[in-house]
Amino acid sequence: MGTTPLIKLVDLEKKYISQNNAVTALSGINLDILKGDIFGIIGMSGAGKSTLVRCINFLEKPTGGTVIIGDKDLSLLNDKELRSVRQEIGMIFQQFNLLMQRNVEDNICFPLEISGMSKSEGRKRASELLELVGLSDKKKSYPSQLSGGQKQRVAIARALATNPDILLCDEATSALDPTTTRSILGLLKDINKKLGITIIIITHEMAVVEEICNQVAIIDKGRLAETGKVEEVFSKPKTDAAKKLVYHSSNAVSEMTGKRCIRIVFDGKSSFEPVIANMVLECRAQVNILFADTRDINGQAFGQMVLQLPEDEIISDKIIHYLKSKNVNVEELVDYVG
Ligand SMILES: Nc1ncnc2c1ncn2[C@@H]1O[C@H](COP(=O)(O)OP(=O)(O)OP(=O)(O)O)[C@@H](O)[C@H]1O
Repeated sequence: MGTTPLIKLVDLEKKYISQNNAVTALSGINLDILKGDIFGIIGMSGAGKSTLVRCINFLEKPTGGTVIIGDKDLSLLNDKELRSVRQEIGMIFQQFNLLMQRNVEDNICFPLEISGMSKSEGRKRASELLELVGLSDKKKSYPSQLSGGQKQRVAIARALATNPDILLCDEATSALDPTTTRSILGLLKDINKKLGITIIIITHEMAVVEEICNQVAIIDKGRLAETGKVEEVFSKPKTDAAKKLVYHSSNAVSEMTGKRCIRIVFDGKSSFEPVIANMVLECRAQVNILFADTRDINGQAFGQMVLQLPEDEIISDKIIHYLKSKNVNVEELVDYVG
């Protein structure tokens, strides 16, 4: 990863103005995306994600601020120059957007034909790309003969055909089942490594961000709520928007009752068992484990656990104090429930 941003969003603002009202879909968005990043942009429905994707490549003109890609300020470019910048940005979508009347090979060749490449060269490039996405045997198939995961692989091959520096993925796995999602995310990771392409993942699912991204930005009601390394946001979410997304991804919420609950997070260097066992002995208190799991974020193992504390405030405080004294990352979930 480099240190100078490849993409810079500067004070980005988008207002939709109609006859009698104005909706501010985005405002004050400042973000630096470095070359080689797999950058997740996450938010709940209506947060402004789709607007943001369209603004990144100026398919939608922002009403304030700008986007800088490399050394180009997109707000200063004419339509022709914008088209050429967009050639450097591949895109994939939730609905794949393949041409149904063309076979796989011709779908991939389509952007190459537009860019003026000869048919034979285009076919050669399509073969290389199909190998990269693991679909060499489907060259002559039509989209209707493919599964969702295979369609998305074709869409990825097509998006990469013109050798873009950036790949924008707009809810690219939202229509896929969990196993297929995982394999597509694996492919994107592979492409990022092999080709050095910077990838932006727009999603409403924290699990997608955890699986593949190194950086994340959380968009809430059109504003940037929080941004940072995925492992930091996962282990210490600061804002309500981040907390909601992180806790939601662990399905813990529905299992909680009205009592005091805490979430504790361990990194790979420590483990739950001795700390919890010693805490029970030391504080002479039982806790209820509502939820526990471990996950791999950027190659580092993280464990998280949601504990329901006893009714007795003094004992609860003692437990929290004990855990903190053992350098465990403890967070109360009081306001979050009900
Ligand atoms: N063309 C438009 N005209 C007016 N308002 C719009 C337009 N497009 C989006 N909005 C509004 O802007 C806000 C952000 O919408 P956007 O579609 O970007 O959110 P989102 O995070 O992508 O949501 P979802 O995940 O549900 O698609 C919403 O309040 C939406 O109603």
